[in-house]
Amino acid sequence: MIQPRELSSDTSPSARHFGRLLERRWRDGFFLCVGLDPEYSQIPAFLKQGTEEEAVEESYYAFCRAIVEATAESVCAFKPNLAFFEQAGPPGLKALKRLGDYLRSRFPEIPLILDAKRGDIASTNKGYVASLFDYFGGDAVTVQPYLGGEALEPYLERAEKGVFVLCRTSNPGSAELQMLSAGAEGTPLYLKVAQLAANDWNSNRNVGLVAGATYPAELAQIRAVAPDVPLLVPGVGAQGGDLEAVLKYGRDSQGYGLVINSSRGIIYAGKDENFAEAAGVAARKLAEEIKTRID
Ligand SMILES: O=C(O)c1cc(=O)[nH]c(=O)n1[C@@H]1O[C@H](COP(=O)(O)O)[C@@H](O)[C@H]1O
Repeated sequence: MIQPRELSSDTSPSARHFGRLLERRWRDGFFLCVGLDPEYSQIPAFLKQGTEEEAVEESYYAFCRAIVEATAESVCAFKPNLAFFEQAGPPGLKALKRLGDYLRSRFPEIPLILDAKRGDIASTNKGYVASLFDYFGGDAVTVQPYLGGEALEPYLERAEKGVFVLCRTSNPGSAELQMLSAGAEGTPLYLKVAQLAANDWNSNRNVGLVAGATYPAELAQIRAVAPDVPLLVPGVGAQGGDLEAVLKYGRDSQGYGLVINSSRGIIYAGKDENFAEAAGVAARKLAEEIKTRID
């Protein structure tokens, strides 16, 4: 478990602490993370005004902002995936920056996880850190572990930020590398990653792991070797993951520890003028389902 500390009333970016924000949301009973993965073709037409460039920036921003407003009461975190913003070029990135600024000022109690799945040599990772934490204002990021803990140091040394390391991902082909034997005892690679990340890489107590809801048996194994790190669990909803098993096997030693993501299942719950209202209903329903099973 990320160590609880006194919450500060100062909400400036430098005063924010991912672990404390998340802990507070868990204690208030929130475990759902809404993934903000906007596709231009799926954004309702009435949000697309002006020239194409204006329409992209404004509609991305207005769409995500409306989803945030409709679902904030149900979530422990929001998780924009950068791919969806990057694919739109500068207007998409401007929208992401505005969204982060808006979230921090309007909902300062809710942490922002930037799903970027970054990872490079350490000197290059410094650039990603400057971008994701300092420019876009993320409270946490997703990173891949292939270059090792030394390379991840620029993220890890930011004790106030969360670093979610990909461990057992939700996609169908994830076993190809993640299930390879990584040691004399036949420990699979994903468990080796879990052990390293939760211990050797976690001197600032700011590491989390990504474990897909589509592989609940492995999620249970991860929890066994990493009893107290936050698990970011995508794969419920559109990917058909097993929510019940996630809640049964994924909680930490205090009964918290889960950041359960749903993106498409929430943001595209409705169409046209009613999209935000429908997203709010879908988020409330899923959050309630989680809460009922956790209590
Ligand atoms: O890191 C992630 O969030 C992630 C890891 C993983 O193993 N699987 C996975 O689906 N994700 C992300 O979680 C989101 C899932 O979206 P939905 O399937 O629409 O709920 C997408 O943004 C994915 O990129």
